[in-house]
Amino acid sequence: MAIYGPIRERTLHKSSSWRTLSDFATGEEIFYKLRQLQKAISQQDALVGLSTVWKSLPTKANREIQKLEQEVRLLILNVTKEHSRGSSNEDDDCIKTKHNGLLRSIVNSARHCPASYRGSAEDYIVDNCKSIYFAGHETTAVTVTWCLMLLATHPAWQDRARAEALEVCRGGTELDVDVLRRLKTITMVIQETLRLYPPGSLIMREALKDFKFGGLDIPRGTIIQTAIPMLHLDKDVWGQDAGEFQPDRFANGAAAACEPSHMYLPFGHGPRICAGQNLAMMELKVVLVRLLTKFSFSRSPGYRHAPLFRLTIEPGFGMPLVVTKLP
Ligand code: HEM
Repeated sequence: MAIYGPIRERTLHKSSSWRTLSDFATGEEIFYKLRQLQKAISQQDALVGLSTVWKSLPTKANREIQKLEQEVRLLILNVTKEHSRGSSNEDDDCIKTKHNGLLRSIVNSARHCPASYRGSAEDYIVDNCKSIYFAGHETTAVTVTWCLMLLATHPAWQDRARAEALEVCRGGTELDVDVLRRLKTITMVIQETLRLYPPGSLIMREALKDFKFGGLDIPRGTIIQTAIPMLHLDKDVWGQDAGEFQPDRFANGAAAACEPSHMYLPFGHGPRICAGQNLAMMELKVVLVRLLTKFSFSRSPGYRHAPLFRLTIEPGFGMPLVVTKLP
C-alpha cells in the first residue's frame, strides 16, 4: 500500500498535470528516505535504540536519524499543504479523491486529534503517514519476499499452492473476498511464513502504573518488549519441528495451531492488534495467486540466508530468485 497510486494509472488521466507526476516523485522520495530512516534506526541496539534518553544523545547515528526525520517531515507536510490548497479543476479533484483518500482522512482527523495525543496537528499527520509506511507497506512486502523464498525452497508446497491458485482462477474468476476465503493452502502457507518470519517482530507496551509480573516489580513508565520470534519458535509450544516450514500445522486454523493459542501473534494481541490484518491477508493472497499462476520460483545459488532485524525481519542480502515464466 502506498500513499500514492501507481504511475501508469496516473499518466492515463488526460488532466494528469505536472503536479501529479511531481507528487509521485515526491512520494518515491519520501519512501526512499523512510527506508534510509528504517535502516539507520535498526542499526542501533534494539534495547537502547528506541529509548527516549538514548535518542537524545548527540551520537553520529542519532544526528543522521534526526536529519532524515526532519527531511521526511518537511516532504510530507509540503505534499499535505499542496493538497489542502484545493483545485478549480474538476478532473483534478477526481484524481485527488481517488488517490489521496487516505492522506485526506489523516489530514481531516488531525483537526480533531485525541486529547491524549501529545504532539501538534502537524506531528499527527507526519506520525500517521510514517505508520502507514512502516506498518502497512514494509510488513506486507517483506512477507511476500519470505513466502516466495519458502515456496522456492519447498517445491511440493509451491505446486500445491499453484494448483489451488489455478483452480480458483479457472474461467477468469474475479478474485473477490469469497474466492480469497476459499484459498486454504495459500492461507496456511502465509500463516506459516508469518510464524517463521514475523515482520512486526517486537510488540511494545508501556506500563501505565506500577505492577508485579511474576516475581518482578515493574515500575510505571517501563517499556515492555515481547520478541514475537521467540514465541513462534518455542519447541515446547510448536514441537521439535518448530524451526521447519510445515504449513499443515495451520490446517485447522491459527487458533488450533499451538497451545496456548496466543503464542502465535504475527499481528499482535489485544486492543492494539494490527488494524490492517485483514487487508494484509487479502493483499498477500492476491499477490501470491497472481504470481503463482504466471511464474515458478526456485532458489538462486547467490542467495545467502541471513534474516536481519531492521524493525521488520528482512533478508540481509536481498532475495535473488530464479523466476521462470510458466507455459
Ligand atoms: C503481513 C502484514 C502485517 C503484519 C505482520 C503486521 C503486524 C503488526 C503488528 C505486530 C502490530 C502491533 C500490534 C500490537 O502491538 O499488538 C501492528 C500494528 C498496526 N498495523 Fe499492522 N501488520 C501488517 C500489515 C498492516 C497493514 C497492511 C496495515 C494498514 C494498511 C497495518 C496497520 C497497522 C496499524 C495502524 C497498527 C497500529 C494499531 C494500533 O496501535 O492500534 N498493518 N501490525
